[in-house]
Amino acid sequence: MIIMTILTVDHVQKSFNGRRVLKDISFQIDQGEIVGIIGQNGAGKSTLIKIINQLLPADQGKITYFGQAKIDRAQFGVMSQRSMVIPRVTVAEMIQFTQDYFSQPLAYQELVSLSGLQAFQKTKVSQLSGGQRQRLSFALALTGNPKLIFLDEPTVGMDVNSRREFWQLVHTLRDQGKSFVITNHYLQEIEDYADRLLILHQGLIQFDGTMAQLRAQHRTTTVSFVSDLPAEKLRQLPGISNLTITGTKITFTANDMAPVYRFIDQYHDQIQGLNISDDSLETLFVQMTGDQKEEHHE
Ligand SMILES: Nc1ncnc2c1ncn2[C@@H]1O[C@H](COP(=O)(O)OP(=O)(O)OP(=O)(O)O)[C@@H](O)[C@H]1O
Repeated sequence: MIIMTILTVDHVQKSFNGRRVLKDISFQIDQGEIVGIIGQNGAGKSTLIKIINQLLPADQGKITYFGQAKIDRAQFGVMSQRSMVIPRVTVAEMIQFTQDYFSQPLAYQELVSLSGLQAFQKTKVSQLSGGQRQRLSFALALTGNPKLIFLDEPTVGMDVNSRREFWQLVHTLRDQGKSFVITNHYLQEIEDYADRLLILHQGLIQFDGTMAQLRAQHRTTTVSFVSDLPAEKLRQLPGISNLTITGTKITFTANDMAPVYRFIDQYHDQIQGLNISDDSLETLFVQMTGDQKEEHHE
């Protein structure tokens, strides 16, 4: 199968009041992938997504959409916290209004079923719960049958089951060839469900690849156990970082496990609940971005 490139971002730069928020951003999004863009507050994620959607001009660089400079808006859907929903209309009316906007919208029944709001078609949008409203926003983002959908914190307000169903749906749509760009502060969801990660930090894409590639680059392991060994003993362990001691719960990161195994062997009778795991995206992200302060005006 030939994979189609949906979007190419080529050396994009953007400053606000002389402050360079995006210094030099390049990447592409292909058909049928879920890409998570992560970055600290203020890293420039929303700015980048606005530039891609031509809601904000770039200072430098260019973006091509299916190889063209012009964007066909029907091919791109956006679901954001600020998605336009009119509180006084019903779910059915909201979906129908949105369908009217597009020349070839998805069918009404399909949109109702995608949102899981079959039982709420006559309910006023203002009376939906936070999670139901999110699901409606998702269906509205899909109304024009876009190829790429931007999801901004899509599962905020959803309960555990709704989250699972939501991600299953995203994966089904991905398997049908749609692509998703997700910004999310719940890094665990990005780790679990995205195919690829872009880490935006200090105006640059610091990493572009899969979770497995990120782990291979860092080769660190998180170790935790319960023990009342004195803190000084733990601090002597070579090659460990991020040591946290909360009561008797000890957690640290190791990039060489050999001394850790020797230590565990030596104190095995004082160590319980040992857990050794690959680092989570959250841990790797904090390592990559945590100790540097946000940049100031240049
Ligand atoms: N219209 C604007 N005028 C001036 N500065 C802006 C404007 N929009 C964004 N900024 C600044 O650009 C930086 C990046 O903002 P942006 O909203 O893109 O970050 P973000 O990564 O989406 O953050 P968050 O995770 O908090 O949503 C911030 O320092 C912000 O204050």
